[in-house]
Amino acid sequence: MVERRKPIWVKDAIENVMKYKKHGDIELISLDDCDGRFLAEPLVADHDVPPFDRSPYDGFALRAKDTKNASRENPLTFKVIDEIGAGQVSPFKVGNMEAIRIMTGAQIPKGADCVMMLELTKEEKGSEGTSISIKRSLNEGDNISFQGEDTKKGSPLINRGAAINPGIKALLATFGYSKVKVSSSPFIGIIATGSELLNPDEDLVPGKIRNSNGYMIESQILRVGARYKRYGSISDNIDKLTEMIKQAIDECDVLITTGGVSVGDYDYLPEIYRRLGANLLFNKIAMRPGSVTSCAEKDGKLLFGLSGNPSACYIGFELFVRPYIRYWLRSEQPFLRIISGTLKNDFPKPNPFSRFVRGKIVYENGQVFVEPVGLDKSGVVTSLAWADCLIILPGGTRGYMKGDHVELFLLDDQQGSDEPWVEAKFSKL
Ligand SMILES: Nc1nc2c(c(=O)[nH]1)N[C@H]1C(S)=C(S)[C@@H](COP(=O)(O)OP(=O)(O)OC[C@H]3O[C@@H](n4cnc5c(N)ncnc54)[C@H](O)[C@@H]3O)O[C@H]1N2
Ligand code: MOO
Ligand SMILES: [Mg+2]
Repeated sequence: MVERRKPIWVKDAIENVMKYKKHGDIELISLDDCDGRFLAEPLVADHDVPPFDRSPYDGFALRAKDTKNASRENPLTFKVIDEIGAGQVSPFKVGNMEAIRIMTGAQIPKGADCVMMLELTKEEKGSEGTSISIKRSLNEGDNISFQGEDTKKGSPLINRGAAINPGIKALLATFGYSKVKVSSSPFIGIIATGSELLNPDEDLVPGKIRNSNGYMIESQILRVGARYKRYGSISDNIDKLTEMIKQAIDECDVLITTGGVSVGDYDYLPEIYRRLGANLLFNKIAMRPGSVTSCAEKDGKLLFGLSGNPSACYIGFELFVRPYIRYWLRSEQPFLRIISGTLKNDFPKPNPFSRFVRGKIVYENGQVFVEPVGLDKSGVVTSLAWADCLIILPGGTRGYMKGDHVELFLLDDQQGSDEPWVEAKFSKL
């Protein structure tokens, strides 16, 4: 008699996984090596930016009140008392009808309260030094970049757990982080199971296919910011597989297997979880594809049993493994980010359970549309290469039509969401 499994909601499966969430250690690394790593603590401005009032133009720093009567008919002359470039600070104070020649980025000298651009001045060099004439007035504060206008000391800038991108790296440099505290990434073992699996460098022979899931999962792991160890593909031999899994649990923080989780004669993962004395969190989820996605816990470590079907495997990773990893990396938004869009095509097949359809986002007239890509079967691999989102079609009795508003999980996203997706429960489990 084939075992009957009790499905659970996607939301509950995510919750069950996240019961075992933990933060990784903190590492101090060089700013040079921090790209793509994750901030272990929030980034707060520890000084004003800019740190002093400065000139945004090449020009002359002077006092606005001295320019009040300047006009085309009444040009006014100012004595130039000093010249400074960025990085220099003038020792002089700008006084009545005086100016200091100043370049972009230089600190505004004492006494001055505005800057006249070079193009609006006429310079004259005489025996008593240099002077400029101007034909228009300025107000106090004109053409000054004020201290703290970019950000003030104490302002929170970036959340803990954010993926370090070029902009964040610029901030780290701005605030003097030559060393950066980042979260250490979890080390994830990957075992592809199946006697039909060949390596990519092997020729096809009847009945066999190449192992694509192993490589796909490696790439998904790197995309979310973790590290992996490849244990290769193992044929469906329960003893060998059990040994390999034991070794991987010892060596890694998390284990991902692909294949062998359904009810077939050679689907050994359920029996292996029993042999290991692992605590089964779930082995059936009310979703398609990926309904047989399983997860077990052994000594606080999670063993994700992703489906062998490529699309089911991919989706199982994004929905359940991703948030676990992102939390480990201290993200405050570990879940998949969701946006709304409009369906471009009919999807008439009704589903009792939530369906996640591989989709591609199209922007038209400033609106987000989405179209399903490729064949919507869980064994399909090609559509994964074309998808940049998963179209969420909640379970129910009806299909979906062109023009329907739908939600989408973004796949190539670094921002994430602080809440997991929660399905509307149209049907009973
Ligand atoms: N009687 C039933 N049969 C099946 C059920 C069910 O409920 N009752 N569930 C189906 C669903 S849904 C899925 S999904 C699959 C899950 O299969 P397994 O996780 O047990 O995976 P396998 O049997 O090992 O392989 C399934 C399929 O995927 C191919 N595969 C496996 N590994 C890889 C890999 N590394 N790279 C590429 N492709 C891989 C494998 O060749 C099979 O075609 O079970 C259904 N059956
Ligand atoms: O888990 Mo299967 O992928 O539902 O098709
Ligand atoms: Mg199977």
